[in-house]
Amino acid sequence: MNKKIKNIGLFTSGGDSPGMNAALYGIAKVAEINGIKITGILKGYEGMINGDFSPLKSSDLKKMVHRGGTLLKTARSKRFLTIEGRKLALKHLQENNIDALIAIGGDGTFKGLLTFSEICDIPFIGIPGTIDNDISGTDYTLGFDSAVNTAIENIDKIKDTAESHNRVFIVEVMGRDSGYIAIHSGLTTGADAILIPESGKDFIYLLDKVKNYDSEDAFLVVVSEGDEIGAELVSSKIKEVNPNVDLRITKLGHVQRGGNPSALDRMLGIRLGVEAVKSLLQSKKNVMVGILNNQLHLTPFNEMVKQHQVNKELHELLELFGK
Ligand SMILES: Nc1ncnc2c1ncn2[C@@H]1O[C@H](COP(=O)(O)OP(=O)(O)O)[C@@H](O)[C@H]1O
Ligand SMILES: O=P(O)(O)OC[C@H]1O[C@](O)(COP(=O)(O)O)[C@@H](O)[C@@H]1O
Repeated sequence: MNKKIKNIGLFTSGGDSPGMNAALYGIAKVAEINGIKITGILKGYEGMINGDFSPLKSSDLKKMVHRGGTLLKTARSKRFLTIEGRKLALKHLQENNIDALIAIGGDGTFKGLLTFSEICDIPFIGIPGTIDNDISGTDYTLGFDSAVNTAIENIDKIKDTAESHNRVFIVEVMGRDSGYIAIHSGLTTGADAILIPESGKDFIYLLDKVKNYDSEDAFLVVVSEGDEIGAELVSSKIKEVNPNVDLRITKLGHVQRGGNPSALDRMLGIRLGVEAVKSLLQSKKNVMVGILNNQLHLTPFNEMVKQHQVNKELHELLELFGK
């Protein structure tokens, strides 16, 4: 075991996701047991650039394990995209004697670490935290399960009113370029159509179905947000083929990012957090800790990619239930 690590810097970056605090707790707990100091860096790369560092204790994080959001706050940082920003971040890491970094974020955050590794040679470990579930090297990202549960809870309520009025309802869920939330929440609420950014066929199925829709029942469409689809576009296409429909749109928006993490996300956070510290103690660097087939798994940052495809089985389900 490598005992040289004395002070791990921790930060959360990109969109927050339920389960981030549980991961921070897991990290702090196992670090303390191994006599390693933990330093929190506020607001992701922005805090690193601003020198916003403060010590963390597992006793503080224990109180946050059930809470959504992130105790460390998070941000997207334009300055970190510049070499000047990254040099400033490096200076502050050195001044604070940080000898390893654990980042919780999405693929953008890990790309940032990869770029940072050109000038900073301390070990980095990543934990996948995004509600979008669009990172390879892990079956689930932190926050996805909670976000889907929030979406389902709300869609169930929309169904009650949709069915009472025999209305067409379009519910837009998050995932700029990822359909995982839409597929999971759409299938499990019995949606009549599910539209995701990764597929083109689902539009054809929707229009085929809706052109014969006779307002004798509710018609539920779950669609991912995004430039190429989104609720407005779907609404105008439906009206083109069936102009008389009584249609309403609900955008679930940021409500999907908040709330207490599900049991699954809390456990995932703790497991990934503990494994991140263990990986550092085993001299691992520049890897993301994930879960594949319920086993902990490490993926090098340079092999980790944003997933632009949902897996084959989900695609088949989408086709089956889209018809
Ligand atoms: N190629 C890159 N080089 C340096 N920093 C990057 C790069 N890509 C992303 N980042 C940093 O990572 C931050 C988080 O990325 P973002 O895509 O917003 O969220 P996420 O990590 O959730 O995907 C960005 O705001 C930026 O500061
Ligand atoms: O909070 P913002 O900046 O409006 O971002 C919204 C986006 O963040 C997400 O919730 C999560 O994105 P990341 O976790 O990849 O940053 C997307 O689903 C959504 O499109």
